Amino acid sequence: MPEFHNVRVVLTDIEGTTSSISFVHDVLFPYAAERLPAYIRKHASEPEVQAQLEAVNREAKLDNPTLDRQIDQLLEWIKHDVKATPLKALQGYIWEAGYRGGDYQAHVYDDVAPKLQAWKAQGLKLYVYSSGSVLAQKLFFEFSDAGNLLPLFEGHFDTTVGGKREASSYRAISSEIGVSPDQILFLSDVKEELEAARETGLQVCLLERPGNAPVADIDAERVSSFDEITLTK
Ligand SMILES: CSCCC(=O)C(=O)COP(=O)(O)O
Ligand SMILES: [Mg+2]
Repeated sequence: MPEFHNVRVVLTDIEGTTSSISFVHDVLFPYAAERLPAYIRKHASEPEVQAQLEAVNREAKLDNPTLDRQIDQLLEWIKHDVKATPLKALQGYIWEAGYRGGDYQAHVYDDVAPKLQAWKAQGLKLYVYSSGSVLAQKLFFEFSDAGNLLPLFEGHFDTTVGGKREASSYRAISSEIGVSPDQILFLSDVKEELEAARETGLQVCLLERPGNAPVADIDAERVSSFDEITLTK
């Protein structure tokens, strides 16, 4: 059972860490893909949506963009699970109706809520860092199948701070939170994310949940449940 010392902040990933990859891929992504064309056509002139469509043009280098071309690009990104920031923002807007209308609740593994509550009661600060937009993260934890977990978190980071495989993102997060990197424990299912975090000096732990891609060679602690993680002074 891995022990981590002098941790003041737990920074957690979502998909493959607190929650199953299948919920995201089999429920959320199809929901967004089905509704995205009509959503974009209806809301394209609204400033937040317009800003995201301009970001799509930049990121995909679309020279003469049309709504059809932008929609095709977004659907292509969903199909290939590209963590493009404008797609993630638009998905958040679309998922909101699904959560609020009761179409689904976000999956959270059984060990997650009790452990997060215990860590918070111990005085730890809890943050999320996910490729999902901050809005999508907040909806995810507010409408989870373990109840409203949103009040547990002090804050949220998405890819507007930088990509999850870049060491500079973890430096930015550490400085924004205001604790030194070695006092942050980052939990994720992705080797490259953990390596980037460790390069910055964070403590890291790999989650091996059912359905996650196996990680063969990583020099890091690995657990299959938050219950296996011990934090000591
Ligand atoms: C929290 S929104 C749904 C998840 C999502 O869109 C995503 O890309 C998750 O990526 P993660 O960084 O949490 O593995
Ligand atoms: Mg993940």
